[in-house]
Amino acid sequence: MLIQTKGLKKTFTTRGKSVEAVRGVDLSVKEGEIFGLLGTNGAGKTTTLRMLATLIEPSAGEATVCGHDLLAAPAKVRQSIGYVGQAGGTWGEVSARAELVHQGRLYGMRKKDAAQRAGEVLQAFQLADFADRPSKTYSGGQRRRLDIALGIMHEPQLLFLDEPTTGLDPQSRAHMWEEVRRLRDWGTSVVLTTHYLDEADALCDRLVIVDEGAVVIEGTPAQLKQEVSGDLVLIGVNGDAPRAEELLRQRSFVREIESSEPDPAGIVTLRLYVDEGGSAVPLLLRELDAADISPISIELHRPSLDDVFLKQTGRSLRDE
Ligand SMILES: Nc1ncnc2c1ncn2[C@@H]1O[C@H](COP(=O)(O)OP(=O)(O)OP(=O)(O)O)[C@@H](O)[C@H]1O
Repeated sequence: MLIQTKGLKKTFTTRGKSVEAVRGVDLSVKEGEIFGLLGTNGAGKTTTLRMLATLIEPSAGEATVCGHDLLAAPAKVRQSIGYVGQAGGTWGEVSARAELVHQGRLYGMRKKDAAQRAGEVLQAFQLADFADRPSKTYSGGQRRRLDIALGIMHEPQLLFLDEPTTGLDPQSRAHMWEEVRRLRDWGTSVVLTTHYLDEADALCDRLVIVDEGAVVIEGTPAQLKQEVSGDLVLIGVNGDAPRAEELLRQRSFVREIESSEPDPAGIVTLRLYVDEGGSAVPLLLRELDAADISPISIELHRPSLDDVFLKQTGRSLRDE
């Protein structure tokens, strides 16, 4: 395991008031994966990330990061990781190349090596064309790519990204997802936070949903969605609805079946909750065909991560 935490906690005390930002988080992150912490604002994602990146000390609990004990050997952890905070850093007079070389030097690289690595990183993140312009002239997406380039200058084994695409337009977000996938392909593991459902779904190999300082569920996006209720199949039938319902109810892979009132054209929609829609649809069609029932329509719906979030926390992430 690249990261293993047990009972990680953080309580902030300001002016006599204390906030339990993280209430005991257990995480296991594997080497080579993109791992996500999904949650609303204030859920404790950033605090968790900052603890794992040695930026703040946990109030309780233990963790190993890249094979090093977080509390006993924070300097070793720091050498193995990169950390990119939330957007909003300074956009200065300094060029991307100069920032990268400076970063490399901070990590103990020799001037020549830092310059060479900066050149490679600028190419990789498509920053080379304007590498010598002051970074204040960059677009939001370009600045964010530079932030990540800075985070990987010293070739860390693991990169922490706090909300990598917040504030970016859809095209820059898609672009950023590509960059993050490429990091994984190069062998850098990535742990990121997000409050975007689509980002967690599209980008993460595995994720946890964090709510009120605790992990509520963990798994691959597909597993989490499976957890909700399996898939939903909608079948429109005309006239034969009671018979179709009776017939399909008996199939073992149908967890639940409900039927709508007939619409003005007399079509009844049967809602079937099944374990796995892809394999259920052909079986359902065969079953109906054998009983001489011809459906008018058939649709397959997959639950979204928002359905998972709703089930686990009682709130919708879309409402936030
Ligand atoms: N330095 C601090 N002092 C006091 N309270 C803090 C501090 N940092 C965070 N908190 C509180 O801890 C809780 C969790 O914050 P955290 O930033 O970890 O959440 P988050 O899930 O990352 O949300 P966001 O996406 O808004 O950063 C919040 O209630 C926040 O106000």
